[in-house]
Amino acid sequence: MNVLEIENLRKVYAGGFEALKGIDLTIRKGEIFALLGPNGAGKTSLISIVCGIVTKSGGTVRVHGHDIESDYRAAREHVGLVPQELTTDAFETVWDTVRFTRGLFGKPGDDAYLEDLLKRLTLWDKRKSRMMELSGGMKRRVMIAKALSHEPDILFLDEPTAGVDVELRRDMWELVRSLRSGGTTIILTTHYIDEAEEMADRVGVIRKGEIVALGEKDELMRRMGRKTLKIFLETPLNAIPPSLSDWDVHLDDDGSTLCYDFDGHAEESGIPRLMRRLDESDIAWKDLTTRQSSLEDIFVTLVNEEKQA
Ligand SMILES: Nc1ncnc2c1ncn2[C@@H]1O[C@H](COP(=O)(O)OP(=O)(O)OP(=O)(O)O)[C@@H](O)[C@H]1O
Repeated sequence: MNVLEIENLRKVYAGGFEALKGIDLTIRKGEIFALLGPNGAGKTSLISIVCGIVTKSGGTVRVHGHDIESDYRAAREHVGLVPQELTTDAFETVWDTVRFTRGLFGKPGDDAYLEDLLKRLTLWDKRKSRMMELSGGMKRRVMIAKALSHEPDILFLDEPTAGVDVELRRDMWELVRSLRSGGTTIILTTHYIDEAEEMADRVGVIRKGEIVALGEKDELMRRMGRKTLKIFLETPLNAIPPSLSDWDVHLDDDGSTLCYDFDGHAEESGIPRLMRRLDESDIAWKDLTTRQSSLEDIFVTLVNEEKQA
C-alpha cells in the first residue's frame, strides 16, 4: 500500500530558481526511505512541500489519497516533520512543549498517548525538565516527540544526524528503527551515504531537483554497482605494462596490487582474457578478491556525472 504519492512535482522559487523538476515518487507503508543527495539538491524543498510548509508550483501530492492542497487538513494529520533546526522554547518543559504541539494540530488532549510517546523516546524522566537543561541528544528526541505528538503515521526526518557525534548517530538510527517497528513509515533526507546504507529499505538519489536513481537499496547497489577485481602480485610493478593497456587497470599498494574495475553485469567481464594475458606477460600473482562497489561509489559516480554535465 502506498501512503504517499508524488507526481510530476515542481517547485520554482520566487526569483525563478527551479528547485524541483518533475519528481515522481511513491512511498510504501512501513518502509524506511532515504532521500539521498548533495547540498542544495532539493531534499528539504520536497519534504517541506509534502508537510505543507512550502507551496508547490506544479504536480500533485497525495497523502493516504488526500490531496495536500484541496484536502490539506486530512493530509497534514498523517505527517510529522522533524526539521533540521531545533525549534523549541528554552524555558518550557518537555511535557508542555509536546502537549502544546499536539494542541496546534487541533487534537484533543490525550495524556496517556503522550506519556507512552515520551516513554518510547526515553524522555519520560525528563518530562519536567526545561528544554535548556537537556543535552543535544535529548533535544533531538523532543523534536521527534513534537513531530509525533498528533499521532501521524508518516514521519519525515530532515538530516536527522547532521552535526551529531558517532554515538548519538547510532542511538538515532536505533530509535528510527524502533519507530518503524511500531508501524511508522519513515522518510529521511541525508547526505551521509552510510546513513542510507545502514537504515534504508529503499533509496532515492536526488540531484539538481531530479531523481536520478531509485530502488531497493540492495538492488540499487547490485544494479548500479561496479566490481573491482584485486590481483595481489608476487612482485610489485612500477607501471602498468603495455600488454595490459586494453583493460581498465591501475596499481595500488605501491604497485603490489593490480586493480581491475569492471561492470558486474556486462556479458563479458574480461577477466579470463586478463588472467591469460597476465600469464603470457609472466606477471605472477598469489591471490585475488572481487569487491562489489558500495552505495558510496555509486553516489560519487552520480555526483561526478553532475560536475561533468
Ligand atoms: N526560499 C528559497 N528561495 C529561493 N531558493 C531557494 C529557497 N529555498 C531553497 N532554495 C534553493 O533551492 C535549492 C534546493 O534547496 P533545498 O534546501 O531543497 O536542498 P537540500 O537538498 O535540502 O540541501 P541541504 O542538504 O543543503 O539542506 C537550493 O539551491 C536552494 O538554494
